[in-house]
Amino acid sequence: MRDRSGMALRVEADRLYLLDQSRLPQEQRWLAIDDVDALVEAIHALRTRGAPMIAIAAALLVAVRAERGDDRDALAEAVARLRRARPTAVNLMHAMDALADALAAPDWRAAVIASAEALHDGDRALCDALAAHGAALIGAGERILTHCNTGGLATAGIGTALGVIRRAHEQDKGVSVWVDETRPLLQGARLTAWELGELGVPYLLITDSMAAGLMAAGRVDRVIVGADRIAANGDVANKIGTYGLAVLARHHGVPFAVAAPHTTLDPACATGTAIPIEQRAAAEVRGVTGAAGELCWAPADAPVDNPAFDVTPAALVDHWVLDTGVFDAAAVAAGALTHGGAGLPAAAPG
Ligand SMILES: CSC[C@H]1O[C@H](OP(=O)(O)O)[C@H](O)[C@@H]1O
Repeated sequence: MRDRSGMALRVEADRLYLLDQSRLPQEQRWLAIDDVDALVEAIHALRTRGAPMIAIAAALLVAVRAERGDDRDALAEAVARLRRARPTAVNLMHAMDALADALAAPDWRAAVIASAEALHDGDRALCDALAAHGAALIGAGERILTHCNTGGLATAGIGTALGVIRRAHEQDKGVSVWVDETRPLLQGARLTAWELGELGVPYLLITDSMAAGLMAAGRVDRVIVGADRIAANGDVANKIGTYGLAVLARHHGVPFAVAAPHTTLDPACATGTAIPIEQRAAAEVRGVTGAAGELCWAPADAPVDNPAFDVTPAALVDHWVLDTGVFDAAAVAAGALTHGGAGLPAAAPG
């Protein structure tokens, strides 16, 4: 298997390495991931995260195990376990289904490796394509608000929503970014702020609660977010807090876009009500584990509700920015995100 590298993932001499995103930005620690247990733990703990990234990491681990001689039954078990590692981002299920198909081939070992490599290489291309489509939407000097992290840490390429912003910046459109900190795990404050700083994109870090006042003051020109799963009717599951942004954006007349590769589309989900929402540990809400140790500020036994995602109805989305083009509400209502629709290539899984 060819060596490969990216911002948060490497394969060297048939060994998978992942950048531990739970330690960023204070510490850049690479983890050698040699088996399914290690990757499932890394996905659960969001050491590796982002809808495309967890799919690609899972696929490349199975390919590494195939390269190391695991038999077909062991690989099939690995695919099944990894498919269940997180319930909301559909990219993971699509990737594992593709590898399960490869395992059914006569030359299954080579087919698994080729399928995983194609997923990794393909995601880079999907990011570039959707960034080009999305950047065309962006006007000069726009102040763009984004949520969570959707850049090179969350994908194999330049990212989804953050890829659009990066491309607009590279086109000298003079954009600036409001970065939602994104409670409870602070993917925005820790990861998006770090990525934009590295790229030299002007940004201001804000608390999630500040978005409303900024839109009321007319200081937000557009909202662009990522997605973990997009239903056939255009409903979008994304990081918790996204739905609130969509309501605010619609109330204040701010265009709201979702950026995602077509591998995030799930035509098997008719609407967002069918999308499983991951529930996460109470401790994440009660306090933040910082580099200096536990900083818990809530009562240790405070009852908590901690859904990792919410669903934004299609009625609140103005643009779906995909690698296959930009689609508005009329196109989505006409079936653009379903099998055979303009947004979903015929060969795409799901
Ligand atoms: C391009 S990443 C899409 C999506 O994944 C993130 O979730 P998590 O950090 O829990 O993996 C977030 O919802 C992003 O918008």
